[in-house]
Amino acid sequence: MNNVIEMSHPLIKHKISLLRDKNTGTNEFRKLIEEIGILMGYEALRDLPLEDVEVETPIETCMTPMISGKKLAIVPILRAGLGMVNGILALVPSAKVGHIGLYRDEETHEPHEYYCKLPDPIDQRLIVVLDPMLATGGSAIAAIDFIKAHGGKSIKFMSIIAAPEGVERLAKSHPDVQIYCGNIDRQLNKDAYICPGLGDAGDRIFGTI
Ligand SMILES: O=P(O)(O)OC[C@H]1O[C@H](OP(=O)(O)OP(=O)(O)O)[C@H](O)[C@@H]1O
Ligand SMILES: O=c1cc[nH]c(=O)[nH]1
Ligand SMILES: [Mg+2]
Repeated sequence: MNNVIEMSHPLIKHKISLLRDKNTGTNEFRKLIEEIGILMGYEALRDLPLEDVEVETPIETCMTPMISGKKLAIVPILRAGLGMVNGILALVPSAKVGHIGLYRDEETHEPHEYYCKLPDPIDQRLIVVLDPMLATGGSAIAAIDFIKAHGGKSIKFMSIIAAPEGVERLAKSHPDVQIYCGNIDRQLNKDAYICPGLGDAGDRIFGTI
């Protein structure tokens, strides 16, 4: 699967281990999700296009590179994806933010959509879809199906913890989407939770356990 990149930076691995700890409280958990968002965003955005622009320094006028093209669109999958938004905005403050609301049915594990608002126009933007958890892959696939149906063409997906089953399914369903994972864990359990994982990311970010 050459559209999948697993992070290797020790700071990301360290912070993921802190997230996994069941004794990590809501406040610290939320801070860690945001910090990992920054670190992963730095990796995932390393191919942003540049163009030379003229800038006057105190010494002379020069041509110097700046990010080119239409503004980035960040699309968190609600709720848990919201935790990563500020991390990406710290890197690209001018990014537009769309939202896709999905929840997983507890029995079937199928995603159900309840909200969607994307920045317009979407077709010329690089779109970065955020969700800390990629489990069966159903939510990520549904979100990306939806973005493509609305004209999205250039899409990256970022998750902090992924299950091999979800990575494989997402990579096969959307081979054009670059997938960034903080860590690919061992497997899903019978309830479609990631093992060892970190539990329910949304509940831990928002303190709703
Ligand atoms: O890959 P999947 O099997 O689809 O599972 C992953 C989804 O499950 C979680 O959301 P959840 O339904 O718990 O909603 P929440 O973010 O509101 O807690 C998670 O944040 C993903 O969106
Ligand atoms: O392990 C999992 C699987 C889905 N959603 C979560 O928040 N955690
Ligand atoms: Mg949840």
